[in-house]
Amino acid sequence: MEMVEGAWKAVDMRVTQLVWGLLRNVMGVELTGTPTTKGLPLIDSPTPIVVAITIYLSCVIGGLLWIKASNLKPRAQEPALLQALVLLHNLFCFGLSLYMCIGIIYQAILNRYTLWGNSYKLEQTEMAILVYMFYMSKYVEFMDTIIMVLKRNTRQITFLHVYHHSSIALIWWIIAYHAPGGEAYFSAALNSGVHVFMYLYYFLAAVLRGNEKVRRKYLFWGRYLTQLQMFQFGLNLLQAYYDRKVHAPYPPFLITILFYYMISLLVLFANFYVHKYVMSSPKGKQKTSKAE
Ligand SMILES: CC(C)(COP(=O)(O)OP(=O)(O)OC[C@H]1O[C@@H](n2cnc3c(N)ncnc32)[C@H](O)[C@@H]1OP(=O)(O)O)[C@@H](O)C(=O)NCCC(=O)NCCSC(=O)CC(=O)O
Repeated sequence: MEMVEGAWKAVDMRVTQLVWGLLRNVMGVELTGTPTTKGLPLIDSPTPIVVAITIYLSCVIGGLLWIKASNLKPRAQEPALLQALVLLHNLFCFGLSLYMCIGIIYQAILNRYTLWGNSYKLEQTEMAILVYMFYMSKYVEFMDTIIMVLKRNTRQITFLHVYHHSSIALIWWIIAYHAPGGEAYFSAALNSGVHVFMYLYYFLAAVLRGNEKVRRKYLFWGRYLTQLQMFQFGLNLLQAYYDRKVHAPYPPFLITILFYYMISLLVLFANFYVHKYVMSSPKGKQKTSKAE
């Protein structure tokens, strides 16, 4: 036990030095932490989230290698345990997202937030706890990719997906550690709202698996969901632009991260949208074959 504790302390020191150094040299910032979330599980140092992301990436790479080496294909009939896991995970994420979305909007109203340009205040403890909860939900969302691996759905394990899941977790640790409130409320509420629909979509996709005709009939709105996600990134980008222009009272480096991160997601999602809905549509396929 002492050995494990000693090893953890050594890793913690190294990782903290690395993250602190990166933030100082790349962004010119010193993270101070805030008493509101101090002492809560997995928040006081960057090590837990960095270790979690490392384990996550190892599982994804290991999973992909295993699928490729064993030449595994998605199964027509999946094991009952996997089906149950997928349904439970989506139901849980659906409920949690709904709770966080409503909770954050309620706290924003109580604290008289405006749409954009809000500062983080120490006394807004309930808002901070909800933002912390949003950060914790990123650990749960790693399960999305584990589900893709277990389902052998390599088509879903894209750069977009893995980049999103690993980077967003680190970003929300920084926010929950440094400024869990103010302008962060907007992304957290909006993204939780979008995730209510996303996890409902994934839940229905899992329930209706095996009957493609029915599934297509009830999941026709997948395309609109992707549009909603892109609209969300567009709104966040506008928010970052606005906050930079008016010098909003929120840590400027977090606004800069938001700005560039949203551009990257918009580009990746636009590429996903074109491939999934435009190029694979009958018209899109015709166009591509004519061009060939
Ligand atoms: C419609 C989308 C929500 C999802 O697009 P997909 O191409 O993944 O959709 P799909 O129709 O193939 O999904 C159906 C398959 O997903 C399986 N499935 C069920 N639950 C799942 C879960 N929790 N995570 C991953 N896959 C899951 C179903 O069983 C089914 O598998 P089978 O076919 O075998 O039966 C899209 O808009 C999107 O987000 N695409 C980007 C890809 C992505 O990774 N998105 C999520 C993270 S990004 C994100 O979250 C952005 C944000 O914050 O808004």
